[in-house]
Amino acid sequence: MTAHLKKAELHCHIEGATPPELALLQAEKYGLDTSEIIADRAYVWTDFTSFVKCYDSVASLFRTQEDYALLAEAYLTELAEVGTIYSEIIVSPDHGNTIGLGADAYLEGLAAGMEAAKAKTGIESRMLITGIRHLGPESVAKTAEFAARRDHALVTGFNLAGEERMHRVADFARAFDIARDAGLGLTIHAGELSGAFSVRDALDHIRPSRISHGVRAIEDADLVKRLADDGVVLEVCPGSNISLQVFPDFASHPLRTLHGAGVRVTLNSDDPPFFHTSLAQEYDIASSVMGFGDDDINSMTRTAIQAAFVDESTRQKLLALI
Ligand SMILES: Nc1ncnc2[nH]cnc12
Ligand SMILES: [Zn+2]
Repeated sequence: MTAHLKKAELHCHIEGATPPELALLQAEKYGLDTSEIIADRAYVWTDFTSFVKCYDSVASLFRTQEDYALLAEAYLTELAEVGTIYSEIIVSPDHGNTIGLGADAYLEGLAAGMEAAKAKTGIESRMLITGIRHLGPESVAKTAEFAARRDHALVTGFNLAGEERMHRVADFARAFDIARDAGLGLTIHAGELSGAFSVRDALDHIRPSRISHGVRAIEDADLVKRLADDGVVLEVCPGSNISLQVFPDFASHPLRTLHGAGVRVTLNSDDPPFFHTSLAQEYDIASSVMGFGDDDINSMTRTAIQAAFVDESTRQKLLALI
C-alpha cells in the first residue's frame, strides 16, 4: 500500500477526471441524455476513437465558469485527501470555445476551483494548455497563441494531446515555438498510440523537457538511452496504457525497464475514471504489482516535482514535503 506516501502528478486531463456521478449530475442540470456515454455508472468506449468521442461528450456537460470551478475543486480535493501535494492539470480552451463559454472564462473557472482547493487543503496545482492534434496544426498554433497571451499565473505549460496517428510532429513545431518563446514549459503526447519514431520526432522537432507517455520508446534501445542521457522526464500513465491496450497487461508494461535503464519516470492518472483508475491506484500498482519499493516511488515523486512547471521557490517548498 502507498497511502502513507506523498504523491504528485504531471498529467491529468481535467475533463477526463470527471467522475461518472458528476457527469450524471451535470446532465440532469442541463436536461441532457447520457445513455450513449454512461452505462452502469461507467463511461462507454471501446477504442481511442470512441474514447475521444465519449470524452468530448463529457466535456460538453460543463457549460459555465462555476461548472469548471466545481470540477477542478472536486478533483484536486480528492487528490489532496490521498496525500497529493502537487498536480498539473491539462486544460483545453478549445472545449470552452466549443461550448460557447469562451477560453478566458473557461480558464477563470478552473483557476477559481484550483484556488479553492488550495485554500482548503494546501494542494498546489498548475494548468497546461493543450492543443488538440486531430484539429490540425493551424488550430494548435492558435491555441498556442492564446496560451502565449495568457494572463493567468497558474498557466505554466503547453501540451499537445489527441490523435497521435494524425499529422507529423514537425507540423506542430511552430505552435511549440510560440509557447516556448512565451516562457511556457513544454511537453507533448508521444509514444502512446504511435511508436518510438513519434518520441524521436518529438525530441528532434520540439525539444521538450518532458514527454506525455513516451512509453513506446521501449521499442528502440538507442532512443531509451537518449532519453536517459538527456534526462527527459516521462509522464507515465500505466493504467491508461493497459485500458487503451497500448500494452496487454501490467506484467508487460515497460515502466520497470525504463526505470532500470535510468530514464526519469513519474506516475500519472491521465483520465482516471475513464480508465478505472486514480493517482492513488497508480501508486499502489507501482508498489504491489510492479514491485517498486517506497524509496523508488518517492524518487519518482521527487522527479515529478523537479520537472514540474513551477517557480523555484514553490519547487523547493514542495521538495521539502516529500
Ligand atoms: N490518453 C490520451 N492520449 C491522447 N489524448 C488524450 N486526451 C485525453 N486523454 C488522452
Ligand atoms: Zn494524456
